[in-house]
Amino acid sequence: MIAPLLVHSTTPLFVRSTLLDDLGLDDLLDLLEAGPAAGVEYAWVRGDAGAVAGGVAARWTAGPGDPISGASAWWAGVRERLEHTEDSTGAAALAFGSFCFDPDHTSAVPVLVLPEWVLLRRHGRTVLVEASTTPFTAPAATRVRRLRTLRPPATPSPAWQERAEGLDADAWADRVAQGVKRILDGDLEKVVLARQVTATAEAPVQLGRLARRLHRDYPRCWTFLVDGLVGASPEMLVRREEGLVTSRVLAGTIGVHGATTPETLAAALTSSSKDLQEHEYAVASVASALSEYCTGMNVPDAPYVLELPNVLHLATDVTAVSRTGTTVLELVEALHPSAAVCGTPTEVARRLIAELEELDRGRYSGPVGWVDSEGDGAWAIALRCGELDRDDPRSLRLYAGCGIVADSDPDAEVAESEAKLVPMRGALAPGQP
Ligand SMILES: C=C(O[C@H]1C=CC=C(C(=O)O)[C@@H]1O)C(=O)O
Repeated sequence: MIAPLLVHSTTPLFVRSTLLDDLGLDDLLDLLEAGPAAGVEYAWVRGDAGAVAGGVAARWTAGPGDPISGASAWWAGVRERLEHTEDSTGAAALAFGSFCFDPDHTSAVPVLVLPEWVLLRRHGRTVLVEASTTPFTAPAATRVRRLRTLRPPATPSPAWQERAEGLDADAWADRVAQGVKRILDGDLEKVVLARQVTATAEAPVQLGRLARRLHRDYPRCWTFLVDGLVGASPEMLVRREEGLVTSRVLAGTIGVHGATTPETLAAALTSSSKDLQEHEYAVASVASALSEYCTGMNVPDAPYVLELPNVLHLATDVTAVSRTGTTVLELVEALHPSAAVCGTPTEVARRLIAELEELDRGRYSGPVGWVDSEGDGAWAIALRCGELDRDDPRSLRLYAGCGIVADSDPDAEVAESEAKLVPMRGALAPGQP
């Protein structure tokens, strides 16, 4: 058989970056809320920094489940084609993406896109970064004026209903019990099992509004919107910033409920051997994957407690220095799937997930984030999220998963998965923001 010839485009991609003095975070959030219906299809926001973007200057053409390595190679080719205009501020070009959890068990298509425009807010400054296959003819101000005309949806968020997809909560609890049995049998040490529910609204889901609400309610999480995938993740798979690498590993959870104080919940979490064990597996998987690509790694001895409005997590922030030339996409490829979303050992857990979950996770629990032309970027794990049904814009698939170890109790895991669904259910609330 003759190997297919890979033809990489060598035509230039023009990049222009412009400093905008009069656009602040609220303007970006207004655009975020305008959402895909207004052409704002990509976003990444946390606290008072972030980016919103739209249009397509270049797109990785991927098939269902294509691996991250393909995206990495495509981006390397794109980087060579970038030509910054002379009047540019020098800001790097940015691509947004999201990858599948398990390339072998999905019909979902991963994404990596260099948008036509990105509004980037960082360190109190806003920059417009534009990319185009043809030289710019109109001034940046023309685009800014057009963006300023975009408005959030005028109609209230529609009412919606939920149904379990595949396994209902009881059937899923039974799968958790089967997972525990396999662990006790000695097949593996940890497996993360997820369940899915489908939210169907009376009118198309307003993804931008969901994203804005998620950012309002979960400002410490990374709110993302990439090609119909929207969520607010508390877990940073990997960030690379001028060679410094950080990863926030989460595993071990307690739901916030009733009148129990955060202090009491935190004490229960930090003394739970089941949660500590679950956490250790996740940290070990990240540390071992990073060690090949980094030096000077720092892994704290004990986790801290990350407090969110719906749950408390055991958290460990790993830091390291990336070897010269390693891009964030290569780190993402090395780290995914960590034991926070798959299990230990990875391959055994991945097979068990496919067997027990009866679910196509799609891009849920895969990496989601951005990479720039310097190879820097930030990629969260797509958790606490929903994916729009491409055939029905009124339907959103919501997911929640739980780490299972030998001591896990199926009913407690169902309760934990319910707590993890709270952010998306809250964001879907009908009515005005
Ligand atoms: C798989 C999910 O969460 C992971 C991340 C943090 C804590 C987890 C846990 O305690 O089970 C999970 O490993 C999810 O939210 O769907």
